[in-house]
Amino acid sequence: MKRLTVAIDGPAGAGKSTVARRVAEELGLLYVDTGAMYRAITWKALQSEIDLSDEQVVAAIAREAEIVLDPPEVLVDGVRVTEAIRSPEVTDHVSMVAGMAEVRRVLVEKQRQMAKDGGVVMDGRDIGTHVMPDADVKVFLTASIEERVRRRHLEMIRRGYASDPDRLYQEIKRRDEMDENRSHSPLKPAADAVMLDTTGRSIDEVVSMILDLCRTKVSGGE
Ligand SMILES: Nc1ncnc2c1ncn2[C@@H]1O[C@H](COP(=O)(O)OP(=O)(O)OP(=O)(O)O)[C@@H](O)[C@H]1O
Ligand SMILES: Nc1ccn([C@@H]2O[C@H](COP(=O)(O)O)[C@@H](O)[C@H]2O)c(=O)n1
Repeated sequence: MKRLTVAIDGPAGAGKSTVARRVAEELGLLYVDTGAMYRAITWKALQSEIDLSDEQVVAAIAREAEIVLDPPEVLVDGVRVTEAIRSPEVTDHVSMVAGMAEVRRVLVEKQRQMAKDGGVVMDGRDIGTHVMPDADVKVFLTASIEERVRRRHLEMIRRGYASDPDRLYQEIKRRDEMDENRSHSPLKPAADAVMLDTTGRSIDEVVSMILDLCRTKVSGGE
């Protein structure tokens, strides 16, 4: 029997990867961070010093790259890039790369391959709408932009980086706009997704709400 599939989408900084990883751990499922895959291709393209606006060249990089997700580690062609893919340089370019149709086609194919036997919690921007349209549980996580900036700012300080909330605000707003307005599988909730505003809710609370949705699904309820 195909095992549970859980799709978690939403805008930047809503808490997707934090809660998706926890839900996967609790349920003993595979966790797939699709944002890390777009970041990995962006990192490799930047390393290769190619013209990042050349879609054919970036697509060739996406086709050839071997991406390994071994949470929390991320490897590209055997190189550990876990922290490097979160750099401001990668963050500034990733949504442009993610807007390229052929890059998306290549990565969506890899993502569907990972999900083919079920037993997966996948987070991203187009999981419930496009990558796993038949997912058993679909959640669209949101939070106000002020809350998302505050969380990211605290995280940067915690990780020992300098952080400017105004710059974070502009970065998150720009990335959301690019993700919402691209022509291929833009960021939007699936029609059958459960909308979950996490503003003012703790991580534990959000994880527990998603686990409830999963358990209800497994026990045959709506
Ligand atoms: N409910 C919550 N309450 C407080 N902080 C949270 C909550 N959920 C997540 N966080 C914190 O917010 C920050 C952003 O979370 P996370 O990286 O999971 O978001 P994301 O949606 O995956 O972002 P991105 O799409 O940009 O990768 C992290 O520091 C995380 O610990
Ligand atoms: N399914 C996805 C996942 C991500 N993206 C793009 O990648 C960027 C980085 O994602 P993070 O979750 O790591 O912040 C994101 O801003 C999107 O541009 C995507 O398009 N589809």
